[in-house]
Amino acid sequence: MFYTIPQTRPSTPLLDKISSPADLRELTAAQLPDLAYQLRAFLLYSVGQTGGHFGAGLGVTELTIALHYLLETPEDHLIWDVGHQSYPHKILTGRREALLSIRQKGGLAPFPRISESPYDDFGTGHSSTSVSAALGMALADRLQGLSRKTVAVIGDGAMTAGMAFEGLNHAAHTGADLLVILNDNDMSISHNEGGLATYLAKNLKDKMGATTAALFEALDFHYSGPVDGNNFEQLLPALKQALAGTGPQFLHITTVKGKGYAPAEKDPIGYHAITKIEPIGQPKVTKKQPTFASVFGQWICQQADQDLRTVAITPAMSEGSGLVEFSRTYIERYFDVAIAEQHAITLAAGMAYRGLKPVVAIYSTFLQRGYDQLIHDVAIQELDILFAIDRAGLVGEDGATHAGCYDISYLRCIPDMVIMTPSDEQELSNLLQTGYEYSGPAAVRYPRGSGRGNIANSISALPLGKATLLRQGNKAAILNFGPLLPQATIAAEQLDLTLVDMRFVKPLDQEMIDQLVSDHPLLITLEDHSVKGGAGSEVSEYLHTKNYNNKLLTLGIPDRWIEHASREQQLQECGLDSSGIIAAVSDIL
Ligand SMILES: Cc1ncc(C[n+]2csc(CCOP(=O)(O)OP(=O)(O)O)c2C)c(N)n1
Ligand SMILES: CC(=O)[C@@H](O)[C@H](O)COP(=O)(O)O
Ligand SMILES: [Mg+2]
Repeated sequence: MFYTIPQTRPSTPLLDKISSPADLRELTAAQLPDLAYQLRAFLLYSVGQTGGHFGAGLGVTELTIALHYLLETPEDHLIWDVGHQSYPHKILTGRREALLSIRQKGGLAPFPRISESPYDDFGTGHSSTSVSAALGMALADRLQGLSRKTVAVIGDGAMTAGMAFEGLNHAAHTGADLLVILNDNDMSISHNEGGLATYLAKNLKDKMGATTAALFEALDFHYSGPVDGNNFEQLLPALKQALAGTGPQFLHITTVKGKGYAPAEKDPIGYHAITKIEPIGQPKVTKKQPTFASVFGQWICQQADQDLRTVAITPAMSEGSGLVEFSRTYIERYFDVAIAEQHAITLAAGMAYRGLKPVVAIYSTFLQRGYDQLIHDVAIQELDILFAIDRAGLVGEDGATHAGCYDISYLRCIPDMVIMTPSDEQELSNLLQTGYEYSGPAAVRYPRGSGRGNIANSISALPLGKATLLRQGNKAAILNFGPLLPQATIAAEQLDLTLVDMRFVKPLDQEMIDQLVSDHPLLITLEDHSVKGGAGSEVSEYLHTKNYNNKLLTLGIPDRWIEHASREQQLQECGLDSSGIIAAVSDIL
């Protein structure tokens, strides 16, 4: 057991000999516990240096070793659901040294990635895709006459999503050779919610493996388990047997999230992911600024205080969305629906229909999962729901899978949808209030992290579709949509430009644009969103409809994948820092 995160590289002689799973297969089974110890030591050291996902990898250390020991990877297929637990897998598959670069610009990807290694069979990041992807691979192999093993490792949290059950349901029908391993650590990021989690936990407590088997056997899987997945003596024979079976196999293992590092075992929520450990002797970082998420958290608590109809819904992202305080204070009005974005949205629709005022707190990237529900169950039915869309725009180290770059594009085509882009924390509170008071579907999108730090003293709804002129300048006007206002301000001051905080993508402040076009030959739209179909496109369409001939420069995230890096580096790469904006505008001026 470790009690501290080593800040100097630990000695790992056995691990150092493993350059690929082929080396691992040279070891005797008796050497594997030693290897697991060294792997954990290195993992602790490495994540301490870089920050990143923490508890999940520690929990699957034995499983990762056992899988590569018994499978013939990379010929056999191994798919890690979500992929946040794949650090030990990266270490054992030739990326030990590179792990010290994970999540950094130019370094290893935060999750498995097909282009990074032949051992990464499927790119992940979003959850609950592993069973479907694995089944697809198993069926493709069968049709091509190939005999390869296919294994999907899925957590109990990821198993709560409908998509996982869609895959299980279909697998039974095909009879494909597929092994699904349920890594049951009784945790999602938060405590795992819902009937399935309770069922698994209860059956384990009562040692009723047979009851759990019934659930998966009903889906025509051959069930084995539960076995202790942190114990090689139980894990290796169970895994060997499951791999030898034909047709859909299901192995249920139990593990401890954060296994081997005492503080993480005790606080798996706090240790889901960590920031990098500052070297001893570094000055302590001064008081942290409130994040946009925490401002949302405060706003919704205030709202719930005043309005008994307020309910909050989160698909398993309570901590990240700033809902912890709400969940404790308004227990009855708080709904963590587990990883179930589609359900979260239609649940909100049902609640709104029956007179509640649901606020769905959801990351932009995960809202992609609930798009049909948004159109069919909310918008067409004209239901009154507020979407608090966090992690909108570039999110930094989690990279392209988690970037929230598309929500404006996919929301603005929905009739009557209000879309708001606060430029700072104060505006966030005011626009949340605006969306809450609007009768119909409304979305407020805001980024990861903190903004300018100006918190609202009092909160009031803003007039719908009204922008605000911040600076009168010459020749060109920046139409700012969202949190890049500080960068826009620097550019506007340096180049003497007009600056408008647009606040609303929809309804767009057409009157403001009508005024600007007369004395600004160049308009510049600025957004932390893809340039394809974003706020710039909304403005462009309006200019076109009115036959305005002004030049339009649309600044936003370019039409390519933006890799993991810090958010600042990503903004710079996209030309969305102040010097990038100044250069782009100067070019045209
Ligand atoms: C579609 C989707 N929704 C939400 C998330 C955020 N998320 C990442 S890991 C995680 C918890 C997963 O729990 P589990 O599968 O049990 O893995 P564990 O961390 O317990 O090992 C969540 C909610 C996600 N990655 N994808
Ligand atoms: C793997 C995953 O989807 C989450 O753990 C995600 O990395 C959380 O992101 P935030 O740190 O922005 O909450
Ligand atoms: Mg879990």
